[in-house]
Amino acid sequence: MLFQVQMTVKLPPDMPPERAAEIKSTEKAYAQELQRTGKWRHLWRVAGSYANVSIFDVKDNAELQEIVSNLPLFPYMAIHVTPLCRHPSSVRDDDS
Ligand SMILES: O=C(O)CC1=CCC(=O)O1
Repeated sequence: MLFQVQMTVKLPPDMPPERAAEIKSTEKAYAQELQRTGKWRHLWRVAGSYANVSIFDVKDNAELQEIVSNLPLFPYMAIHVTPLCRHPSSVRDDDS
């Protein structure tokens, strides 16, 4: 199942910079590992904001929930999930 997920990051202003750097580094490793497995298909920065738009390819809602809730930045993000399905006019073979 494909999902578009928009994540908007809002770190507390009083978070020590070293702690913020540590969380971001752990987040990066986790996100890159999931991209290598193919579960996190796309990761795009939303220009002009501390937010991303991502495409996940997972088994079901429960798997998406597990992945997203384990993101190190999860406590500091507003997350919006949109379920996707194949468009009948798409010419791509990998849109299912
Ligand atoms: O910077 C972000 O948009 C939050 C994030 C998600 C995966 C990652 O590496 O950073």
